[in-house]
Amino acid sequence: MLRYLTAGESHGKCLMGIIEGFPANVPIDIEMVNTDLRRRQKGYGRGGRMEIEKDEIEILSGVRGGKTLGSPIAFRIANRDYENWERYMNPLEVDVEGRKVTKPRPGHGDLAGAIKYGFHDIRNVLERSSARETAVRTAIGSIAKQLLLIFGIAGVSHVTAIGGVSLREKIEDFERLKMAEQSSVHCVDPLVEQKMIQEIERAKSTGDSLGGVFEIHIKGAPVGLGSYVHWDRKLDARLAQGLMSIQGIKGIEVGWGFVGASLQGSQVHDEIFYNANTGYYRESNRAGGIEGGMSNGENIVLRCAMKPIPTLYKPLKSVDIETKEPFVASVERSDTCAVPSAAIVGEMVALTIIAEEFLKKFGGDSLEEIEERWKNYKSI
Ligand SMILES: Cc1cc2nc3c(=O)[nH]c(=O)nc-3n(C[C@H](O)[C@H](O)[C@H](O)COP(=O)(O)O)c2cc1C
Ligand SMILES: C=C(O[C@@H]1CC(C(=O)O)=C[C@@H](OP(=O)(O)O)[C@H]1O)C(=O)O
Repeated sequence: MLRYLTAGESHGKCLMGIIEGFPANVPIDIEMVNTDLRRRQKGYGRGGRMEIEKDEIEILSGVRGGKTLGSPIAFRIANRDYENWERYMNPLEVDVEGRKVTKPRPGHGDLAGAIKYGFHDIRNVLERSSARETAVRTAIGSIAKQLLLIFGIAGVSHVTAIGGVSLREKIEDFERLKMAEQSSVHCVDPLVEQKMIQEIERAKSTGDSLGGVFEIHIKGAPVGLGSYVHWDRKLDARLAQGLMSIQGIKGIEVGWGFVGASLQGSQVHDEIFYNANTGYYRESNRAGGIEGGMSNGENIVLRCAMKPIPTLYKPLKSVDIETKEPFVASVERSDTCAVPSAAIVGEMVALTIIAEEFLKKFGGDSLEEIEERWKNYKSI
């Protein structure tokens, strides 16, 4: 079973990850991981922090000579900003009054987190509730992706809406979706991209923030990842949990999820056909590649809605937790819009879950064992 843990505070020394259950003999390309880390950092609408950080993975265990050993893969990603924060973030001794936060930001975990853990300094909450943690999940997804690519399973993401600007066209073509990589907002259409940039600029100039929508497409997943036999093994449920756990994500849709709800069955379900050479196939993919909690062999299509960033330069009303007096919320340095970055995180989180399910179905101790089981998997 593939599992992982992440650790690290946003302005602490570093972020860390441990992946356990990853098979042996899988070649790992560190440059590919660093490329995915850079993809996550980019995106129009990010704030000053991304100018400081240059995320790179340092593998500490579980990989030897470029191949996995089957032992836990431990790694770290340094926080360059730590040198500016050591005084406030040192694990042993800190300036407790400096950088203290007492005015919770509506929309962030500040108030609920402080009450839950009994903190009088919200910094103790925000350091870990911050989406800085998504750098680790991106690195884990990038390692998982390298296993999946060996079997022809690949993912892509693109942004379909930022604030009120959205891409009207539904794009299924995987190669075309990859064009999003060229865009500063991770959107395939250059005209929509321009409008999205203007929308971000407008929000920024008024001290406001924006959310949006992104899509993830995964091709090459075999029939039968996940299972219908138990609720916590359903692939759509597992993907929804993983994606919903990304900071700021508030809605998940599989295939035509919300659109389908207002249509009739005959307009939604994908008819089944058979070809003697290639087997079963569909002429449509409104199910988004998942039926009955299992992949059905079509592309997996997921859509995520991200709420606007909570930290506002034009802050909302809040209450000081020390004095209980009304105040406006604290202003931390912040992104205006992080939907393009969240799309990369979503892609990586989804690939991690696909890899977990792939290993449940085809897993073995080594790549060779998996290849054997993969080769022997037959359709009825
Ligand atoms: C890549 C990324 C960057 C983010 N950047 C910021 C930010 O700069 N400021 C902020 O207040 N929230 C930011 N967020 C969103 C918050 O982390 C998130 O809204 C918060 O943790 C509350 O969690 P929830 O929205 O899931 O309830 C970011 C989210 C992501 C995925
Ligand atoms: C550090 C990252 O994102 C951060 C996520 C975040 C938040 O509140 O979630 C707040 C900001 O942190 P800071 O106040 O240090 O600028 C973002 O920059 C990152 O994505 O690597």
